[in-house]
This record gives sequence, C-alpha cells and structure tokens, in this order.
Amino acid sequence: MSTLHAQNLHWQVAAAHIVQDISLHVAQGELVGLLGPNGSGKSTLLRMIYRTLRPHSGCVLLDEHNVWRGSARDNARVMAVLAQESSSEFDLSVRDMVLMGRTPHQSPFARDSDEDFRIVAQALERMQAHTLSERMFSTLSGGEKQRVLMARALAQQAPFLVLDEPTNHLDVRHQFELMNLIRGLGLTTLAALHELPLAAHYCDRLYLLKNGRLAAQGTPAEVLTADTIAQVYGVRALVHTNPRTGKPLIEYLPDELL
Ligand SMILES: Nc1ncnc2c1ncn2[C@@H]1O[C@H](COP(=O)(O)OP(=O)(O)OP(=O)(O)O)[C@@H](O)[C@H]1O
Repeated sequence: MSTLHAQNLHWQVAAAHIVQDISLHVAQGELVGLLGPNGSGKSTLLRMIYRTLRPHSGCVLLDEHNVWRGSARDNARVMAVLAQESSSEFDLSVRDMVLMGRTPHQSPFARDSDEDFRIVAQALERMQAHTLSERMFSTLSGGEKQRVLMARALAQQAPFLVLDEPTNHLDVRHQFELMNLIRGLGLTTLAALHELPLAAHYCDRLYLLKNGRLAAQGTPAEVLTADTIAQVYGVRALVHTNPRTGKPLIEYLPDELL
C-alpha cells in the first residue's frame, strides 16, 4: 500500500505566503499531476512532501505515517524523489550516481552487492542510459542527466514517487517515453509538470496552483478548461476532446495572450 495525504500545508518566508493551506491526496497507484505557472509554489509544496522543507503548518501522511516523524532513511525506502535542482555538483560516474539510489536499502558501511549492481543496470537500461554508465555525471547533456536521475529514483524501488518536472530537458519523444514508463510502473506518483498536454493525456487527476493556492482540482477534463487556462496562465486556448481517448486536447492561441 502507498497512499499520500498532505493536509493543510503552509510555508511562508517573511510576509510572503508561498504555499497556503494546501491539501491533496494521491491514492494507491494513481498518477497525479501538480500544475501551475512559474513561481506558483509547486516545488515548495513537493519539497515539504519529500521531507526537505519543513512545513510551517500542516502534515504529510504516507500510509498514515507522518513523513516528518520517521528518519530520512526510513522515508527514502518508501519515497523516491526526482528533484528539480540539478545535482551537477556531484562529481560521480553515472553508475555511482544511480547506486546512490540503493543506499536506503543497505546497512551502514555495507558494500554494494551484486543485487545492487543488477538493479542499477536494469534501471539504467529502462531509462536507455546504460551506454552512459562509465561517463562522469557532470559531463552529460541536460536530457541525459535527467534520465540518469530518473534511473536513480527507479533503483530506489520505492512504492511512492515524487517527480519535480521529470520531463525537464527531454525532447518530445523522450517526454512520451518517460511518461509511458511512469504510467507503466503503476506506482503511486505525484509529478509537477509544465506541459499541459502531457498532464491531460497521462494523469488520473490534477491539482492546479496559482500564487500558492489551489485554483482547481479534478480530472484533466475538469481542470483543463479554456477558462481555467486563461485565468491561471493568461493564455487563450481551445480545448477539444481527443476522439480516441476522450481526454482534453489543448490548442494554444499564442497570438491572443491575455
Ligand atoms: N527560500 C525562499 N526565499 C524566498 N522566496 C522563495 C524561497 N523559496 C521559494 N521562494 C519563492 O516562492 C515562489 C514559489 O517557488 P517554487 O519554486 O515553489 O515555484 P514553482 O511553482 O516550482 O516554479 P517553477 O515552475 O518556476 O519551477 C517563488 O516566487 C520563489 O521565488
């Protein structure tokens, strides 16, 4: 089981309320998208959920356990994270970078086992990054780095995934491949996304932030309406229904910015 309940999360800096009283849940096996314009609070909210930024109020429950009460190590066994901040400061080979995903499963000072190496190789293969194993992480392109960081999250073998802009830096084909892979994993997943068409096609439900508050929540068809896109993003769009999937198809009208 893996179900997330974030309740009344709030974070502020000085007088600025960056995340205001947000509650959300992700049911077992659901892929839930977190949307919102730049600076709307997506990363701040995710960092409270993945135990990097302590909420000023509210709580985060994963299967009824408060993630802020247990140890970071216990948490890493149940929650894998692809964070937005680049880890380019790590001067590690790609293999060692992905091996870091195994740390929560190893006893202190234990050496990497054959099983760890097998899991790492499999994760790299899944992300089509196995040919990069010997390279230094810092020398990779943006998209290659992103795929390696995703491989590290997969190697962690946690039932709950938190992904902050997983398709960042990826070309359109790799975006679809990654989203297909995430869907296929069947894990409980919360992902911040910028591409509304990807969110419309892949997510079960969406939460849309504006200025640190929830502007809309529901299925893609409920959230991604032309009115809501106009109000939250200031962009005019036509929203059609994909005749094959029944999901929203978004056509932007960039000459009619609001
Ligand atoms: N430590 C901090 N001090 C001051 N302001 C902060 C701090 N952390 C976040 N902010 C501000 O809070 C707002 C929300 O930031 P956040 O990174 O959560 O947005 P986001 O929705 O993830 O944006 P993006 O789509 O650009 O990644 C921004 O205006 C940011 O500058």
